Amino acid sequence: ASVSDEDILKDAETTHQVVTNGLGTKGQRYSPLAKVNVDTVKDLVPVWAFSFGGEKQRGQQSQPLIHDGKMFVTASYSRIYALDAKTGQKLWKYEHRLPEGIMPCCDVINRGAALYGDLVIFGTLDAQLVALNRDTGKVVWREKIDDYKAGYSMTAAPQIVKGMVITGVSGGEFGVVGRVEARDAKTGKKVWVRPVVEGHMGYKYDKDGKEIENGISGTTNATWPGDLWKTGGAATWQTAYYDPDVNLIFMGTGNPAPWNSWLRPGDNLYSSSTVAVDPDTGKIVWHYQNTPHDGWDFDGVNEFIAFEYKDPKSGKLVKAGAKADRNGFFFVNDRTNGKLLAAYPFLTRIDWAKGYDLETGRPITNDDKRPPNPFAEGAAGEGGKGKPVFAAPSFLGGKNQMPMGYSPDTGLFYVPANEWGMDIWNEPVSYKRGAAYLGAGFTIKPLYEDYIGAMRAIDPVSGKIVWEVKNNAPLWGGVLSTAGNLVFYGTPEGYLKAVNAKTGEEAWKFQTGSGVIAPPVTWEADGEQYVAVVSGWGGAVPLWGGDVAKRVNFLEQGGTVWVFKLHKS
Ligand SMILES: O=C(O)c1cc(C(=O)O)c2c(n1)C(=O)C(=O)c1cc(C(=O)O)[nH]c1-2
Ligand SMILES: [Ca+2]
Repeated sequence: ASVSDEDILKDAETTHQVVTNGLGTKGQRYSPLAKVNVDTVKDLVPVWAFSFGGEKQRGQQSQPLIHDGKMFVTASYSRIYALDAKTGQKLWKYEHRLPEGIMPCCDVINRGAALYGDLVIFGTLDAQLVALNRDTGKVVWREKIDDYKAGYSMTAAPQIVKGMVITGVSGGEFGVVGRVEARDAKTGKKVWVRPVVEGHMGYKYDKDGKEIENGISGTTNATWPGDLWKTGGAATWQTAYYDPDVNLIFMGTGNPAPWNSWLRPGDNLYSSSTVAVDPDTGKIVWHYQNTPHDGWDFDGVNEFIAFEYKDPKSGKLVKAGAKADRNGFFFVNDRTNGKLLAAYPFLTRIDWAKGYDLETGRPITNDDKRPPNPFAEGAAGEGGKGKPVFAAPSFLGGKNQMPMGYSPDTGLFYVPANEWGMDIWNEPVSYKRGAAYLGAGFTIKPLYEDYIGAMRAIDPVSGKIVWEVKNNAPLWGGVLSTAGNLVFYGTPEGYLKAVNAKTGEEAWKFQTGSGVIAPPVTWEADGEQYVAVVSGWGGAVPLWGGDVAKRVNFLEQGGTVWVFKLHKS
């Protein structure tokens, strides 16, 4: 059994397998399955559970893939397992040998694999891409993406587009240079590389991996002062999504480096942006910068998800895309050209900007909420430290790595949001290879007593929040929506929940034994619908959450795949 281009392009409609990250390359995370629905979900019970074992129980963010009776699921510390999807029996595992000096910023996580032909492909924390035989788990090819000693790592799931494996890199907190990279999925050889920091040239490669043309424009480095573009960040640390209709790859780009924005006056393109890349050439067709001159680590890597809606005024169908940005705004762009159509707040409090000017596409900023300039006369305290400012959302964002879901039935997006703020200040920093490159300090603070997380259903046409379900701890897991009028999502408190997609009313929940910070999936086998999610608390919150981390320090670590189906009575 082998995964074809057709399998990948049809993944959103196909119910017997899940062969892409996002349940379809557009990443809507919607399944047409409806056997498990608002009425039957009360009978959903566990079928099997599988422990990743060992002492390596850290944050588990993997989206499982299902193909030909097998589940492929990655785990913390760059591990991957093949399991029998019916019974949970282990078929093989691959543990990548990691060197001592890896530098992931935010826990030793991995968000999943890609399938192509008879290969299972995933990225590792030492910035390699590994392709294994799906039946044996043996390495077929392995490519170094970049140097882990310079701060490069990989946490995202790759996406397959036109026979190429599309990846990015992590390392924005170390001054790496973000890029979108396309490799021949069968061989691992480079096809093209498109850096996403202005000034860097892109390259194409011939069949032997030789650079044949450097015509993928570097543009200028006009939006960066001096040499800062050389270590400009904009890490592409999340999965790319692909819409065959417009033939574009959508990739989010992370924070500009360093965090201290006073060192880099200018927009700092293409950081904290969505870039739309032509898969055939590697060229950036359009870009939209969600946070120009980001000074809060707003890291616009959040997924840009294609969808259609009828324009209420003209009645015309709009080819749009939506992104719930870490900066607190829910963006709707024309996905053919990037034009900003709307930017709605999805949080109760956003300090850094009042909103967006739809004419220019730019934010209307509150400049007193940018961490004050430590280099201004008399501004700096001890060690050159600037004055702190309180700003919401916190740098961990209105939404972080956890992917939202969309339902074409309800026309709503389901966004795992978080409400919190931070004290943030700037200080001097200079680039040192392989060292943290922030020039900022911070303490995250809760805003409300009773909740940080809130699952919010957002109407992308009106911007209205149709319903919400508050959650005490910050939500950190992705979403699955189904034709059964259900939205599934996990909580750090350990629950996998199913709520009514129209109302948010709770329909079912199950305690998995550790925090859920991964997205669920569903598929069908022998006429029965299965639901799976990985459980295992970790990620950035316990590491960087400040007062919030203290609030949730009762949560236990873990590492288990849970699989459910309806109990037959
Ligand atoms: O700039 C980057 O390269 C980068 C990478 C990652 C990552 O690879 O997980 C995170 C972040 N930034 C980041 O800012 C962040 O808040 C974050 C949270 C998480 C997580 O898995 O919980 N990863 C990352
Ligand atoms: Ca970052």
